[in-house]
Amino acid sequence: MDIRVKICGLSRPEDVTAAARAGAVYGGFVFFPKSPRAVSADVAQTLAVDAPVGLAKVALVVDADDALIDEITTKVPLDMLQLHGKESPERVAELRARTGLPVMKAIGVSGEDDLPAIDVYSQVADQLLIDAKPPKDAVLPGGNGLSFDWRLLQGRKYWTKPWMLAGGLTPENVAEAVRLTGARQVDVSSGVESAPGVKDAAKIDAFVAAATGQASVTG
Ligand SMILES: O=C(O)c1ccccc1NCC(=O)[C@H](O)[C@H](O)COP(=O)(O)O
Repeated sequence: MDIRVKICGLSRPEDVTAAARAGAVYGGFVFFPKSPRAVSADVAQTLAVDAPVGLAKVALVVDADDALIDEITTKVPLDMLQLHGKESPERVAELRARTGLPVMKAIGVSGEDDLPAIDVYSQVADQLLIDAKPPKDAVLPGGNGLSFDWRLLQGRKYWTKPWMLAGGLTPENVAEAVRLTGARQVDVSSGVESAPGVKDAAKIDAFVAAATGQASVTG
């Protein structure tokens, strides 16, 4: 099966190179100041301009106001906007119209009760990111290395919009996560780091190889 991988939280040129070289389809830039992976619009601009052709560039924002959205979309060549806060369906539609970009809405899941939101946001978003719900006291709404019970998604492969599985994925568990959920796209951040915010090229390579079932580019 053709599995598409997103590596989130790229903050250095070597991270972008490692993601593209390993065969990732998407690279994410985090615009959330409290994140160890946060980048400014100026840094993201350089990373995105220099990114290899073929790596789709995704801006991750959390309840961003219009001023931040305008700054990012003016400076950074982007292929998609990822909304990782409490954005309403109306705000998703508004940002889609304002930016002209496809929008992916993150949905936090910890139990059955969280699943109806997937149908709601399917009406307005271009893609969905089904992620682990963060703990109540978490500083970050994502990128916490936590997974949820993947069995919740079993038999639920046919939402009307493309979706990605995220949350606590690693080179060791991603193949099982794909098998259980039927995900065709996966997203990872802390599972391919050697320390918070520091991407590890060997782990990126191992993750993409494990997710796609293809040989690792570094052997
Ligand atoms: O990664 C961050 O620092 C971050 C900060 C604020 C909102 C979302 C964030 N990350 C979201 C992602 O797209 C992650 O890839 C996703 O939550 C999975 O993270 P992980 O469990 O660390 O693989």
